[in-house]
Amino acid sequence: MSHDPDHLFAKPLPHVPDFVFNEDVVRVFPDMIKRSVPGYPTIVENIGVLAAQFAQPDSCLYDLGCSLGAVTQALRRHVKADNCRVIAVDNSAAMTTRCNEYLHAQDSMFQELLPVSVIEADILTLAFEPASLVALNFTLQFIPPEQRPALLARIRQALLPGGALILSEKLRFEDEQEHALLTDLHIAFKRANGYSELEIAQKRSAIENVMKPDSLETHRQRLLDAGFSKVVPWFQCLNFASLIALP
Ligand SMILES: Nc1ncnc2c1ncn2[C@@H]1O[C@H](C[S@+](CC[C@H]([NH3+])C(=O)[O-])CC(=O)[O-])[C@@H](O)[C@H]1O
Ligand SMILES: O=C(O)C(=O)Cc1ccccc1
Repeated sequence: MSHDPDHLFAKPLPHVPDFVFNEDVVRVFPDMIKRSVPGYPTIVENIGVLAAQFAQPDSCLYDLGCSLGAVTQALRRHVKADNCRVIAVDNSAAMTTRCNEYLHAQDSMFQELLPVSVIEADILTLAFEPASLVALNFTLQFIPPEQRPALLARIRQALLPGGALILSEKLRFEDEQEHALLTDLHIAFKRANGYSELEIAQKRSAIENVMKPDSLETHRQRLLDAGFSKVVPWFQCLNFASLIALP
């Protein structure tokens, strides 16, 4: 289980292909996400803390777009409710394979962890069981925008009273000046974490066709339209935020 430093975009590429969650990305993913997403470690750990407040006995906790299972591990560290299980889902086989290895390592280090199933599946077609907590930690932004409302409505349908959806996303800003400032500050964050101008530029063109951030206003209205009753932002660092949506 090696995790390497992220140099995926360090050399000039004649053509920058669209970003995909393949084996090359899996190898560097922990380093990449920590150096690219301001607040990521804080968000992941605190999803565990928040989840402990919403988790209901005898229910499922979903980690949708689980990648290597960072959120699943946080859920297993914090949630104490009886008879809960975690369902971690990702449609990248490279991710789920490595995610299982990390979770087995967690199993061997701690006792009485919540049981977890890692499923290789598309969250757009997965049937959800009754859930008290659903985490979409930087996953919705990779779902085609026209599919987002139906996915959120299905999550809302699966949520039990007293449960919650935790939605973390990169944000776009409707005010042009605010958007430009926070984008520049995010680039400064990446530079401070050792990425070169070339790495930053090539990564930007790799993700621009596959990752489509929305504004906070769009998120809020779409969640309300999907049947959520309340949307509460609990974290923002630069242009990355996390929201609690209540059923
Ligand atoms: N339709 C889909 N079905 C299932 N998985 C999908 C789909 N589309 C994309 N994914 C998966 O969603 C994940 C998004 S990364 C999440 C980080 C993680 N949550 C973390 O807290 O470390 C975010 C990022 O890299 O910025 C990838 O693993 C995709 O394969
Ligand atoms: O790198 C970026 O600019 C991002 O917005 C976040 C990101 C992190 C990891 C994979 C894809 C996108």
